[in-house]
Amino acid sequence: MRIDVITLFPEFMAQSAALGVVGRAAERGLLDLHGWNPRDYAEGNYRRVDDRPFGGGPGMVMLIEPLRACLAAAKAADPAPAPVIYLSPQGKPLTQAKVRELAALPRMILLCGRYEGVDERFLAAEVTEEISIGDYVLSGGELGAAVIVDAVTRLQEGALNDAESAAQDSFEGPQGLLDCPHFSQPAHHEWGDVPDVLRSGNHAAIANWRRQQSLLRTWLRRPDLLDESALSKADRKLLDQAKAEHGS
Ligand SMILES: Nc1nonc1C(=O)NC1CCNCC1
Repeated sequence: MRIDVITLFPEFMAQSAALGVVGRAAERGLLDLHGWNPRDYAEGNYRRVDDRPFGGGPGMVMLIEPLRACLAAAKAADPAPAPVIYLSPQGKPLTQAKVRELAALPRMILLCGRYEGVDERFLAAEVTEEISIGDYVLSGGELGAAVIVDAVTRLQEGALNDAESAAQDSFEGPQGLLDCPHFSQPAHHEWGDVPDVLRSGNHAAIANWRRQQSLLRTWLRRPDLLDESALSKADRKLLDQAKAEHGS
């Protein structure tokens, strides 16, 4: 998958994508990441990319023309069609379902704003959709872009080995449940013992326990993610049993 990132700090994107799963995926050719700096397309001695907002008020606004020329160059770099995604608190919240949708694309272009934001006329003319990584304000869209790059890349075929499988991650699967608890060595510790079922070697019982824990954890922590009416009969039985044991 090719991802082009329009940002005043291309080095940030390169560094954030050089490590771990994403770095390995890039080495394997599963991710083709390119940074584009609007300042390289700004004219005049000062190569301005921002200016004061009309109407007054604090901060600066990113100018149309440097972004327009920068985006045109990014688009021209590859014939594959690509949505232009603007990272912004005004965007739709990023979900795993959206990540899966983006991960299936051949290419996307991520636009990272700085300052107070981007001239609305550029957004209206060039942006396909806006995505938010959460209801808080960052100093730039680059962290949001890095989140999307990471979440999308790990879903590329071959990016994860079996031990890192995305299949059991939180939000995976039709119900989008939270992940179950995980344990490793030692089996016995002053802070508690590993649940016996996980050491039983009974894979069916282990899978059952993990599913039940995911259902219970989702019900307790993120009931907004759980549509109990859509649960299978088996899942409903597991959840009811877990609620009873939990004293609810
Ligand atoms: N939350 C966010 N999800 O994506 N981007 C977000 C963000 O806070 N962007 C900043 C907003 C203020 N101007 C600089 C960029």
